Amino acid sequence: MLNKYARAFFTRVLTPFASFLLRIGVSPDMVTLVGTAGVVAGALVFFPQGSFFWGTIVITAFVFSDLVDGNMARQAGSSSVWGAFLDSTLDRVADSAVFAGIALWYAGGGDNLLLCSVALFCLASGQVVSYTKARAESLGLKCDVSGLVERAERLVVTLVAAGLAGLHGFGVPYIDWLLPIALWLIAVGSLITALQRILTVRREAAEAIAAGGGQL
Ligand SMILES: CCCCCCCC/C=C\CCCCCCCC(=O)OC[C@H](COP(=O)(O)O[C@@H]1[C@H](O)[C@H](OP(=O)(O)O)[C@@H](O)[C@H](O)[C@H]1O)OC(=O)CCCCCCC/C=C\CCCCCCCC
Ligand SMILES: Nc1ccn([C@@H]2O[C@H](COP(=O)(O)O)[C@@H](O)[C@H]2O)c(=O)n1
Ligand SMILES: [Mg+2]
Ligand SMILES: [Mg+2]
Repeated sequence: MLNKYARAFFTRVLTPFASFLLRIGVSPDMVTLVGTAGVVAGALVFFPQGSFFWGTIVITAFVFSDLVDGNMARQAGSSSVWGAFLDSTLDRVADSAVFAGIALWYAGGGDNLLLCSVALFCLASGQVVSYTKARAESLGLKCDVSGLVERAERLVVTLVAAGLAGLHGFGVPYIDWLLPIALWLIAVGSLITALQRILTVRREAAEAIAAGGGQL
């Protein structure tokens, strides 16, 4: 949903910044790499210590690079299969780091094995959700369904909840509950999304066979 409706808005807002980076000689690949490194560092340095406010600030500062790199490539007319591969592959790295950082907190100082397991489930199910589409596309199918919880929803819900939960460390009472609630929502939503995508691909594969294709 966010991918469909918010992308156009962020493209307009980020286009001047993307043009500026191109003018000073920065390449889309550099933005992809630095953005991912920033998200990974923010998630794996701050979250395992329970520093959710500062971790979210650092991650948010870098995560928008994922919208800037493609914008730059399109403006420069340099969109490429390599760029698409690099972008998607490093998205998986960044997503893993966010949920691994949360899982490490609950495995250590947060001392809650159930929430550690839910965070690990979010990590794994998010990867499966993305894989279903990538594998379907590699087989010539479209996986033509948005799904309940795509990457943008996973990131926005998790980061808003983590950032607000981090305010508990500044004395705001009860707000730390937002993170467990968000993790449960993402876990259930990702499971539903994976099922939506699998059923869609099953239907598309059956249609391809009925049309005389769909064999390997
Ligand atoms: C006092 C409070 C402290 C709070 C501190 C700060 C809070 C900050 C909160 C949130 C910031 C969240 C920002 C999240 C931005 C996410 C942007 C992003 O990277 O989106 C990526 C997404 C997809 O990009 P791609 O096409 O490159 O990726 C594809 C995708 O990954 C596919 O995976 P799948 O979806 O299938 O799982 C892959 O299949 C494919 O390979 C891959 O290429 O881009 C978009 O979707 C574009 C839309 C982005 C919309 C961002 C909306 C941000 C909205 C609000 C943020 C502000 C909230 C403020 C909260 C304040 C709280 C107090
Ligand atoms: N280093 C890069 C990154 C991206 N691309 C191209 O942009 C598309 C992704 O666009 P986003 O708005 O989602 O970032 C991607 O499929 C590539 O075509 C690129 O060329 N180089
Ligand atoms: Mg991108
Ligand atoms: Mg991306």
